[in-house]
Amino acid sequence: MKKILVTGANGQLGRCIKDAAASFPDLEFVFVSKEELDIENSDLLLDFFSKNSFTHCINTAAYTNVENAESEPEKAFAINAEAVKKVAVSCKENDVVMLHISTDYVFDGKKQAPYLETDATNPINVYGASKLKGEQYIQEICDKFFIFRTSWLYSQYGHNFVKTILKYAEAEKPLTITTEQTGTPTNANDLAKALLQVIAQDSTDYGIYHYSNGGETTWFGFAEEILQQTEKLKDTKLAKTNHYRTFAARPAYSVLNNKKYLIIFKQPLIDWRKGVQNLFNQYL
Ligand SMILES: NC(=O)C1=CN([C@@H]2O[C@H](COP(=O)(O)OP(=O)(O)OC[C@H]3O[C@@H](n4cnc5c(N)ncnc54)[C@H](OP(=O)(O)O)[C@@H]3O)[C@@H](O)[C@H]2O)C=CC1
Ligand SMILES: Cc1cn([C@H]2C[C@H](O)[C@@H](COP(=O)(O)OP(=O)(O)O[C@H]3O[C@@H](C)C(=O)[C@@H](O)[C@H]3O)O2)c(=O)[nH]c1=O
Repeated sequence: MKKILVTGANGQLGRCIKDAAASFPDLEFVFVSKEELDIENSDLLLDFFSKNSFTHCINTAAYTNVENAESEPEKAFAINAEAVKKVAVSCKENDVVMLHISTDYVFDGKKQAPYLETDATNPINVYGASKLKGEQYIQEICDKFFIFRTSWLYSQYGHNFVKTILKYAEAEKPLTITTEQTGTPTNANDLAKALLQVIAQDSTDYGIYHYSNGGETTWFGFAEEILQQTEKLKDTKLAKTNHYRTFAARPAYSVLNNKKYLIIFKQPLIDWRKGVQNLFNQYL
């Protein structure tokens, strides 16, 4: 029986994994929130791992506020790099397979074709740099790891772009959304199922993988699709901008090439528009 520890379980992806777990009755799960297991605390981590015999750990715990990371880099690095190192050490010492989530923001966005796992990284904001450092620690420490880089996650849970757009639209605020970045919105429920599928398949094809929904769009295109999904918000004023001011720089192009994932795991990928439609049909 595989026994899986899921950290950061009250976050967006953690909660999607909890929902997806119902479709994997052969897998046993232990879900821990930040309050139950703070991954910055190595004593707690080592104690927790030694008292349980996990086969896998999915680390969804992270610092994900891209804007605030610019003014509190210590906190971003403490969670996304140093704490990830502690989880990696616990996995290594207990022979646990580590599954970790990283981001399209490890790239600088200067490429004009979908990024491969082998492309050079060069983060342009603090969040991306902290996530890259976390990736590097895992590769140094663990032999048995999967790092899934994904992009533009949204779901029925937590803070995400879909929630932001709906909140503004419901408050009848006009929306001005940028066309400066191109990427791929990814339904976190799809990522959750993909991660559990990798475990269920008993895969030992360890390494870095790119995983997103299919296709590409801008944040403006994403907002348009979100509003099209709700009849009552169809009159929301939505305008384009090519200069939306933010604290953090974001990669102009961060589409991920998913071919490696498709070849190795042979699981279907759905188009990003279908991912948005599924969210509204199934959860909202
Ligand atoms: N959201 C996105 O668009 C994308 C996310 N990713 C990556 O996917 C993963 C999941 O993201 P997502 O679920 O959206 O993020 P969330 O911010 O929704 O969830 C992260 C969770 O981790 C918790 N956490 C923070 N610090 C600690 C800690 N020290 N110990 C334990 N738990 C902690 C947070 O708690 P609290 O909120 O109380 O601090 C939160 O519940 C992350 O690794 C993220 O970098 C990658 C690409 C896109
Ligand atoms: C709220 C708002 C944002 N924007 C812009 C700002 C930014 O360029 C873009 C997206 O803004 P957000 O802050 O919602 O998204 P952001 O926090 O950049 O999302 C990122 O989160 C991290 C965790 C990741 O790993 C990435 O893959 C990505 O999903 O939209 C507008 O143009 N208009 C608006 O009204």
